[in-house]
Amino acid sequence: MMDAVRLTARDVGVSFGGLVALAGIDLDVGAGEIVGLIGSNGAGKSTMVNVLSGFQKPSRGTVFLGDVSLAGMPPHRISRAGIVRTFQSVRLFRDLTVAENVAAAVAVLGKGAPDVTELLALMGISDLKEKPAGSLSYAHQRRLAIARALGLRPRFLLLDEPAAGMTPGEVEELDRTLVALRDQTGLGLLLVEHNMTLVMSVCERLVVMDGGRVIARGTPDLIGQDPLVRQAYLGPGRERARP
Ligand SMILES: Nc1ncnc2c1ncn2[C@@H]1O[C@H](COP(=O)(O)OP(=O)(O)OP(=O)(O)O)[C@@H](O)[C@H]1O
Repeated sequence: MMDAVRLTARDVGVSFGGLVALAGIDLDVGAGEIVGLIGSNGAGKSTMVNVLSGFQKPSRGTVFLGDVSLAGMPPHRISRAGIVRTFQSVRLFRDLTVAENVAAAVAVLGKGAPDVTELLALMGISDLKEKPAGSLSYAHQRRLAIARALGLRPRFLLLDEPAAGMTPGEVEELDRTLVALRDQTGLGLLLVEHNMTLVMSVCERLVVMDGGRVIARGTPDLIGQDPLVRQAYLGPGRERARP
């Protein structure tokens, strides 16, 4: 079982020239928790994931793992510390097999690394292990990307739009997989996602961003009823689409 270290961001700000992408964000993810980070295009979600994973240096504020500040740490040190992310665009070795892709990720840790077979089983892609990664369906490639990330034995996994391009059936399967993953490993998940069906069903807590700020926080039920969120993000079209 994992210890109960939290991933915490305090007052994180990022500016690109004159554009304020993040205007002082506080964010918490606990061990074993699934938190959704949602918001309209350009809200700052990916920038926040980039800061949490060390790919973007904040202009102010700090990220902590437990009480250790991650300020100034490069991405590879942050991933060794236990914060691992996936990308919107899937990055795989397309000519290597599924198993080889995961083995390459596992090799980074060496001693104490997780077992490739177990990771494939966890992500439900065991029967694809001999297939070249480039031949997989988009949904399976996304699962493989998560298996690779798990190869680094994260305490916190940041998933940037894992359901993008998936069919409703594939999203439902991903939903079950993510919950099982959390239950079996105790890791904390931060999910950046536009698919509201997945977000509403899998997340225990949501953080809603708009224009580089947090405009709401709470359970999916509360957030779904928040007038500010409906106006800024869910919109009339999406409201109609909600069950
Ligand atoms: N490297 C960069 N240089 C300049 N501006 C950037 C850079 N990265 C992001 N931005 C800008 O920062 C703002 C936040 O972008 P970000 O990608 O974090 O939003 P997002 O919420 O992830 O959007 P999406 O849902 O479309 O992925 C946008 O206005 C974007 O154009």
